[in-house]
Amino acid sequence: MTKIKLCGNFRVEDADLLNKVQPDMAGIIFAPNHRRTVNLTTAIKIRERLDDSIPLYGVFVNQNVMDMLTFFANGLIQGVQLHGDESELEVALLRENKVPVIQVVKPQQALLTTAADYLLLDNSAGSGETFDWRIVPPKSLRQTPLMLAGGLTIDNLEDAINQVQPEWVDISSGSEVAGIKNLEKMRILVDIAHQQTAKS
Ligand SMILES: O=C(O)c1ccccc1N[C@@H]1O[C@H](COP(=O)(O)O)[C@@H](O)[C@H]1O
Repeated sequence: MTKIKLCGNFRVEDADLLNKVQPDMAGIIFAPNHRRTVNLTTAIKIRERLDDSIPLYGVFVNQNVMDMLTFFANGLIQGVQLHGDESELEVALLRENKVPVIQVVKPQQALLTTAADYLLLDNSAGSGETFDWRIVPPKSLRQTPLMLAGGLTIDNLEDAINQVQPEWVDISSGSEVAGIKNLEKMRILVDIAHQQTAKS
């Protein structure tokens, strides 16, 4: 089984869809000026409506670590995704405060030494673009659990899992139709990930 994070939830009712399909993690975008950016009020409502069993991660791009710590301490988020050029110092500060961290790196950097809990490989930020999965180093060399992101869809997810053998996949655009979360696609994505044991 490969674990799955469904990201870019920006409507309060997206929490209802997530509860129906039960991904292993959900994400909301706190980075400003993106199509899926949520304000604090919406974020609170999504967390309130989301099943307690589904951890909600906040996606940040070069933002204030103190805000992340406050959101975490208040139970609004259960972890952070650092999607910019955040330093290892910031990762260490978050980890010292027990905040689970997903650090986003370029696809070639899957072997980076980090204090983060997960390394997420992505070439863009929620744009639905894939990259050449052949450049990802083999699982046997990797030390940190890997999350694969970038343009994953119901049509390529199985291939991606077999080729890259990630512990997790993370999907935003591929779970939408016309920019809105789609229950059917979300269900298929979760089913594919959970049925898929990467062939080694
Ligand atoms: O989804 C966004 O709008 C977003 C904005 C800013 C930073 C990251 C964002 N999303 C992350 O991008 C990847 C890939 O998404 P996609 O499936 O290709 O659309 C994923 O990690 C999202 O969490």
